[in-house]
Amino acid sequence: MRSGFDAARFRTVLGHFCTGVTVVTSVDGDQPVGFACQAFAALSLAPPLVLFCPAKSSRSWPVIERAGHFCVNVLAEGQRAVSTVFGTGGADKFDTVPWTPSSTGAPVLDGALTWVDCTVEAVHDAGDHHVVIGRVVDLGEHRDERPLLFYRGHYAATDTTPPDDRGWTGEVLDALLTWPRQSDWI
Ligand SMILES: Cc1cc2nc3c(=O)[nH]c(=O)nc-3n(C[C@H](O)[C@H](O)[C@H](O)COP(=O)(O)OP(=O)(O)OC[C@H]3O[C@@H](n4cnc5c(N)ncnc54)[C@H](O)[C@@H]3O)c2cc1C
Ligand SMILES: NC(=O)c1ccc[n+]([C@@H]2O[C@H](COP(=O)([O-])OP(=O)(O)OC[C@H]3O[C@@H](n4cnc5c(N)ncnc54)[C@H](O)[C@@H]3O)[C@@H](O)[C@H]2O)c1
Repeated sequence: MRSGFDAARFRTVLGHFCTGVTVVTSVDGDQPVGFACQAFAALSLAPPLVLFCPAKSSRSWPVIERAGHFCVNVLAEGQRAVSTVFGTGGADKFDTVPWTPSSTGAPVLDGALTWVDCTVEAVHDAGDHHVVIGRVVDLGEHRDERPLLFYRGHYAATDTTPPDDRGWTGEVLDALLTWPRQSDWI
């Protein structure tokens, strides 16, 4: 069936789904690779699985596939420049940000909010992307900072208004954001 919309409309509509931004990294010998990736999600708790979707044009992906492992770096609000560099074809990405190796050897970027270290569990074909399932083998500590967000093709910030100044809508929002609690029965 032919679709009644073009790529621009697809991007406009899907751009309304606000996400965080990650940089998925790996290493092949001495050569680190990585790319900015919004298509990332938690998938399963038992066993612990995540997924990310690299475009088939990605030059990092074949390296990650060969290495068989990767690290998902969750970017902090102050890391727009990191996202831009890792989201740009041909950039000298690792010249701009210090990193240390994870337990699998994949780069953990300085300043990341947290990170998820994985082995490649499965790869599925999906249009002009792959869906890559990762088995989580190690998890980073987390920093008490705000996340970098991507919304309608631009970087966005979370609300910086202190909870006390938000009135009843703030209270309702806080209740929703802290639900469920351990005492909830679901
Ligand atoms: C916020 C954000 C979210 C994103 N989310 C995703 C996502 O979920 N999935 C995804 O696949 N991508 C995503 N991207 C895009 C992705 O980060 C970029 O395409 C990135 O450059 C891919 O890196 P790479 O290392 O895989 O490939 P690169 O080596 O950066 O190559 C990417 C493309 O550029 C071309 N290229 C490389 N070097 C040159 C050169 N010197 N001259 C000309 N062309 C060159 C390559 O042939 C290839 O087509 C996102 C980007 C941003 C900013
Ligand atoms: N999943 C992806 O591959 C993906 C996601 C976001 C951005 N990007 C790329 O990063 C660059 C910067 O993006 P922008 O500022 O122009 O934002 P944009 O306006 O192109 O992105 C808006 C939304 O469209 C979707 N999208 C964009 N490109 C896509 C792709 N190739 N495959 C699947 N979904 C896609 C995403 O949901 C994104 O949030 C562009 O080259 C874009 O293609 C790729």
